[in-house]
Amino acid sequence: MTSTKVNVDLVRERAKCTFDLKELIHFVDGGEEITSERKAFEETVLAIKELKDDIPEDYLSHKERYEIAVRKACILRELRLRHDQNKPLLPERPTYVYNILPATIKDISPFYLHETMFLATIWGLMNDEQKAEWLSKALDMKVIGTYAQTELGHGTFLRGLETTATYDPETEEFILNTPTLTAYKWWPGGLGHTVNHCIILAQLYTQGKCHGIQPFIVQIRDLETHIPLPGVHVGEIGPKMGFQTANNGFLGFKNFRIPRKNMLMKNSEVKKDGTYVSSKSDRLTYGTMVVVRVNIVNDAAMQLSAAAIIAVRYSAVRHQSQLKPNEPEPQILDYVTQQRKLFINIATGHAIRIVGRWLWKTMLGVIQKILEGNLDQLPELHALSCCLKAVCTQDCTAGIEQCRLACGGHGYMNSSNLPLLYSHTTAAMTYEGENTVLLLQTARYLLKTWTQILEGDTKLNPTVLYLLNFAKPTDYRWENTNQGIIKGFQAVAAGKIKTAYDTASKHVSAGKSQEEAWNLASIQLVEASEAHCRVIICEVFSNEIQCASNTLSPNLSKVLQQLVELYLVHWALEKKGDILLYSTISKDDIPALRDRYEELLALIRPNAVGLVDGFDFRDEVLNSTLGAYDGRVYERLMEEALKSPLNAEPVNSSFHKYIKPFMEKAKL
Ligand SMILES: CCCCCCCCCCCCCCCCCC(=O)SCCNC(=O)CCNC(=O)[C@H](O)C(C)(C)COP(=O)(O)OP(=O)(O)OC[C@H]1O[C@@H](n2cnc3c(N)ncnc32)[C@H](O)[C@@H]1OP(=O)(O)O
Ligand SMILES: Cc1cc2nc3c(=O)[nH]c(=O)nc-3n(C[C@H](O)[C@H](O)[C@H](O)COP(=O)(O)OP(=O)(O)OC[C@H]3O[C@@H](n4cnc5c(N)ncnc54)[C@H](O)[C@@H]3O)c2cc1C
Repeated sequence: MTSTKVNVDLVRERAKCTFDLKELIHFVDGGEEITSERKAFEETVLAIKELKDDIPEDYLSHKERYEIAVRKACILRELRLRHDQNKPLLPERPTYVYNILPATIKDISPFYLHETMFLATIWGLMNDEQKAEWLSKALDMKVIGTYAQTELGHGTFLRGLETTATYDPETEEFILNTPTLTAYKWWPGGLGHTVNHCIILAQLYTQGKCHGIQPFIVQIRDLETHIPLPGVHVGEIGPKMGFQTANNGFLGFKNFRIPRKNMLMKNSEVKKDGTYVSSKSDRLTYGTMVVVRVNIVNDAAMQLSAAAIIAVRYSAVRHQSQLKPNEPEPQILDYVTQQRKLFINIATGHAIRIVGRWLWKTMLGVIQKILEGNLDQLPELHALSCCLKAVCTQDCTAGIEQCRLACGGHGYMNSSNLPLLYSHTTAAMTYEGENTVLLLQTARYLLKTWTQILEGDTKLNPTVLYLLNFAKPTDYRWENTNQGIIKGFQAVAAGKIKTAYDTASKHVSAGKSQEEAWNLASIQLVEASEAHCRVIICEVFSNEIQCASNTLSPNLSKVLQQLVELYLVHWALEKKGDILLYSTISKDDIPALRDRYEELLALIRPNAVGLVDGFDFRDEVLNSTLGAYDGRVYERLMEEALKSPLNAEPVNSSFHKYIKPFMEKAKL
């Protein structure tokens, strides 16, 4: 970061910043100590020369990319083992160690599923005896695993999974089978050629009865030779939109036997004689997914923040067109339409990170209660994690695309890193529960809550308590303030929940079954769920910044408050139709909102570069020609272009082979 080499526009922008950058960085990390720890970890990782590349991945084959990713994943895993020694598996806050992946593996680690879902399932769904056998082996990579749930025919509808595990009391074994093509496991990360074990979700059959899906730990490859075991058909599913190095795989079984003790028995059990003992709640089998959904909210925030840094720095460096005749071309960051595209994504990066940490903390509290045998808060956590995973990945994906568009043609270059970031967040809209399906899960909870309210029950869970205020006519008045806007969103959510409830009830009254009525009302249900989620994001973001302001300096606090207000006003304008329909706002209030929005853009403009610097992503992590700290955009674009293998020779052989003969033929 030598200032002499930094682009002059960026130097000027940084000089304008009104707050202390270090203070913002510590705030983003969650404290000065965490910043130092993170930076030390980054230094250690980035000093390893075996993690650096000469050739950009884009020019490598699928196989080469995978092999390099595995080599790097081994180095990173070893580092992580040292770094995380004595740290709990579920730390107090989401870990920053994955943020280094874009600087090293670039795409997804083939060990990602091992480090997340495999370990989390062992931790969460094995009984103590099983944990003693498996957890340290998995942590030390003596066994490497993945989470194999999805099948070719079913990802969403878990009750429809077809893989079977049939208990044989004679040998005290389960026999695994893949009865149809659609029963093949399909998608699990690392499954193709990396892992030797899997958590398999299969329909449990014992004593002639099916007991629904249960998790099993299954060895699929020999630990010495890595050859698939007899009865196992495993491979990789091929190239995708992104995730090229994730090694997603397929897997089928033919009469494959595993010992009884390989069923994960923390919740349900199969006794030696085949007797099935059911769990307190069959939903506990889905526990790993809840943890991972919560984590995805945090990943999405990081990815959007990266995109915002790239697009804002580029917009400070890029000059185009004319604002005033006979004046130099302005920075594109000075166009108000550009500010509209970018500043909301800075605000959203903060909002989602903050909500993600709040959700993480909430989840740890619920897990603690579950460990004590109290499942009361699980439905609320499930409803929250579903809608937040869906809305946050949706907003971040849209935000990254907006950042890409804000970079014009250069945003379309892979070297900008925006396409890769997009490919990751858009995948997150599908994996770990397809977003529409998850929104419908939350809607199910909201409709139950609404029924409770109609029945006069006022004992609601904290995140839906606001609905009570809107169940009867109220005297609330719209106000163009943060709290007023949040109340407006609450009115929208309550109004949409009521409308969806009434629609479903109307269909039932007309003779439809509950299920048909649900499907007929499902567009409204999804919208109600999104509106409820917006209330949660707005409330948590606003409250947490308000609380933090007590300890932050006035300058930083002021800028963060501006971001909160921008977020609220942006969404009020985006959803003005809904607000006009469901709250007490009048159309005469809208121009004031619009004026305030434009004022906020102008207020944030001088701090735009400072704000994205505050996310504190190293150049290696951003991995972008457009977003580097020094703003040498054009030099980097040219340097990267020159790495194309096509530029290694002045004339490509295809000219002599095809073009020249073709031209000659055309002459005749
Ligand atoms: C620069 C930045 C750098 C950042 C670096 C970042 C690096 C990023 C790396 C990314 C790597 C990504 C790895 C990818 C991992 C993907 C792994 C997967 O997809 S794995 C595969 C993931 N696959 C999926 O996610 C599958 C999605 N499907 C499902 O989860 C379920 O089948 C279902 C929920 C849709 C329905 O299930 P069904 O059995 O039909 O249930 P019903 O509907 O009939 O509801 C019955 C009752 O149960 C209740 N309940 C339900 N669930 C839960 C729960 N979890 N808990 C509690 N309760 C739950 C429900 O509320 C209801 O309650 P009530 O009303 O009766 O009281
Ligand atoms: C990059 C990536 C990594 C993955 N990694 C893993 C992994 O490691 N392990 C693993 O087990 N799986 C993994 N998956 C699979 C993933 O979890 C599933 O793809 C996901 O759960 C969606 O299921 P599906 O593909 O069956 O979609 P579908 O359910 O077939 O969805 C298709 C459409 O149908 C709609 N739909 C389906 N059901 C309903 C309904 N009830 N109501 C309304 N609409 C509905 C959906 O909204 C969607 O529009 C991964 C997927 C991806 C893309």
